[in-house]
Amino acid sequence: MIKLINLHKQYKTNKGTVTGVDHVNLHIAKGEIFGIVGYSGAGKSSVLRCINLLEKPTSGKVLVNGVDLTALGKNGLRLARQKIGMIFQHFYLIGSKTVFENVAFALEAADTPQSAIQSKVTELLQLVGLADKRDSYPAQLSGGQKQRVGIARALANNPQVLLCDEATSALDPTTTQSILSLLREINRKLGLTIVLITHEMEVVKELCHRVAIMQDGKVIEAGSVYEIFANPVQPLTKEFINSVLEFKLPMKLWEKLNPSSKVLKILFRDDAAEQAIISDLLKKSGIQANILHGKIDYIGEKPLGTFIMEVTGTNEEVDSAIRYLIDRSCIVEVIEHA
Ligand SMILES: Nc1ncnc2c1ncn2[C@@H]1O[C@H](COP(=O)(O)OP(=O)(O)OP(=O)(O)O)[C@@H](O)[C@H]1O
Repeated sequence: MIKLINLHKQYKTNKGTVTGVDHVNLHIAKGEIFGIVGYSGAGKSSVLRCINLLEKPTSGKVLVNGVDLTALGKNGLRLARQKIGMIFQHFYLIGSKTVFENVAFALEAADTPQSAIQSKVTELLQLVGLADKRDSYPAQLSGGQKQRVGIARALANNPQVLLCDEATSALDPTTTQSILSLLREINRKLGLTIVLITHEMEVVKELCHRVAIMQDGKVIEAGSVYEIFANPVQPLTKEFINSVLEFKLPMKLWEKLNPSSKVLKILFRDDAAEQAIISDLLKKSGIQANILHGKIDYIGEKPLGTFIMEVTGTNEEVDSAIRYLIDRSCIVEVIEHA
């Protein structure tokens, strides 16, 4: 659905040239929810804004549904943009217009006949759960409700792609969950391709199918959300994953550990997360184990288990226990005693 080919964006400033996007290549499939993660200044907004050509790439191509947007003239681009909806962190609603009028505005801008506007806006407000707020003004709405108006407006012209620019960053955790559920529902119901940028890995874990991690304008790692969570490679990716999954053992617990023991952090992937691997290991290996922490996260409905275990035994026994776990697709890390 979306292909970014060697996308490069430089900004000219009075202090010189700044690179926003550095030769990025990404393919985003139809119907996919794709996340782009990175710290401030990594280039996420620049990439997102190049997808609908709000920013004109310095070089490279942007293909949406087979059409190279960089090759379109003004009118072609205007029509192509109607098929790419966008929502924003700060909503950008028109304060002097009602909820109904804000959504209708997008249809009027696309020359939709008045007769069709009534029913389309009603349908959209129902979809986003705001049928009872049609005559309210933005100032009378909560942040979550404002974002729902933003979503209805973005969907007005039946887009194939929805771009989300930090769409939940200004919302509290409960409202964030409700907006993420709405985006998930829209993706499923309408088959919409969604690209979202965020600095919150939790949002990616909750919603996305695939993710790209950006640093200094480059995509440094990309893949399925499950693979990235289960096996991050780049240090920055690990940092983002840890912000969601890491559990730090309390100091008090470290003090109680046997100094000659080893502490293992074990990641159980896929089916292994639901099997009795640890009890089998204890039966077979001769080590003694003390479970310090354990939990199973569900990422896109697939389980990812994390256990932290103190193990005591001879070096050979511990090594063979680690091999046993690795043979069963677990990822094992020996944590240094604190
Ligand atoms: N209009 C602009 N003029 C000059 N430099 C810009 C402009 N827009 C972005 N940049 C620069 O490009 C780089 C990438 O910025 P961008 O906003 O794309 O990053 P980001 O990851 O979205 O950050 P944030 O989360 O803070 O929005 C930064 O160094 C930024 O200063």
